Amino acid sequence: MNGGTMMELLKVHGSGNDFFILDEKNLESPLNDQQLSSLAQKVCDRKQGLHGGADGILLVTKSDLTSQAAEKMRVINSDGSEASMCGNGIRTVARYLSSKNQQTDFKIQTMYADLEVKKENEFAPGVKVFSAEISPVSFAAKDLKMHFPKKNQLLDQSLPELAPGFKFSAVAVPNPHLITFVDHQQLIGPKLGEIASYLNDGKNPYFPDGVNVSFVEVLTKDKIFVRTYERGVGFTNACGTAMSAASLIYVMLYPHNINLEQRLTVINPGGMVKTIVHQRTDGAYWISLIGNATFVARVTVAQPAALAGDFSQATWQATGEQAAYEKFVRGLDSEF
Ligand SMILES: N[C@@H](CCC[C@H](N)C(=O)O)C(=O)O
Repeated sequence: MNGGTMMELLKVHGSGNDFFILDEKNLESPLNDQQLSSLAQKVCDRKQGLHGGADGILLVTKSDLTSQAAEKMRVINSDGSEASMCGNGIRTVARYLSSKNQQTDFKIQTMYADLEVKKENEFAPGVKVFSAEISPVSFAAKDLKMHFPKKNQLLDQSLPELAPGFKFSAVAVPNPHLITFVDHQQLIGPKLGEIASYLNDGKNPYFPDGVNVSFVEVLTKDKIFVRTYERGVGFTNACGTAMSAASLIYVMLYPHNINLEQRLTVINPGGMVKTIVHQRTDGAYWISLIGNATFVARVTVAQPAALAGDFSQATWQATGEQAAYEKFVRGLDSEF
C-alpha cells in the first residue's frame, strides 16, 4: 500500500461477515474518531457505499505503549459505532499482519486485551484459515451493560418481559451477546429480528447500549447453527464473537453433548467455523475461534472522495480468492 492522498483498503471477510481493512500507516494523516465513524457509515452503506458496502471497518494502528502486541485493531460497525472486538475481523487482520510482518503466531491489541492469533491449515484449497483467542469473558451485568431487575447475570433464564417462551443467556466476550437456543422454525422465523431490533433501538431499558443477539439450533452433539443480528449493523452472514459466545453457553448448558477442549463445528448463514472452549486454572473461560480469513479485493480511492462518500473513481482489484471460498461453502451445503 502507498501513501499520498490515495486511501488503500483491503476488502475481506470471515464467514461472509465482510469488512474493509484500513491500515493507518498508509494514510497521509490519521483520521480522528469522528472522521472514522463517518467514513465507516459511508463506505459500508449497502446501497451507496464502496462496491456493495460492508459490515464494518477494521482499522489497523500502532499498538499502545502498554501493549505487548506491535499492532492494534479497532472495529467500527457500519453505523459508525465502535465495538470492543470482532472475531471474524481479527482473523483477517491476523492474516494481513502475518504476511506484512512475516509472522505466523503473534498477538494483536484490541480494546480490552492483547489476543493471540495463529495461522492454521487451509479449510480447502485456497481457503486461508487463522485462529484467534476470544477473551476476556464475563457474565456480569455491569460488563454487559445489561439491566434486568435483580439479575446480576443471565444463564438460561426466562425473560417474560422481553420474549415469553424463550430462555436467554448473556455473556460479554468482551462485546455483549444475548444467546437463546431454539428449534429450526424459530431459527428461521421473524422473532430474532423483532427481539434484536428492539434491544438495539437505543431506548429500551434492558440494553441501552445495544447487544448482539443470536438464535442457536443444535444440529448434532458437536455441531450448532448460529444466526446473529449484530449491534450496530443488523443481520450479518456471521458474527465470530457470537459464535464463540454461543459455543461457551452450549458447553455450559449441554455438558452431556460437548465438553471443554472439544472441537465444535459452528455453521452460519455465510459458512462455517470451528470453536474450542477452554477454562484457565483461575476459572476464566476463553474460546479459540478458527475460520477463514479471505481477501476479496484490493481497493484504492482518493481520501477526500472517500470522506465525502464519493466512490465513483474507486479502483477494485479482485484477488480471485472468493471463488475458492464459494466452492468450499457449496461443499458444506451438500455435507449438511
Ligand atoms: N462481527 C463481529 C462483531 C462486530 C461488533 C459487534 N457488531 C458489536 O457491536 O459488538 C464479530 O465477528 O465478532
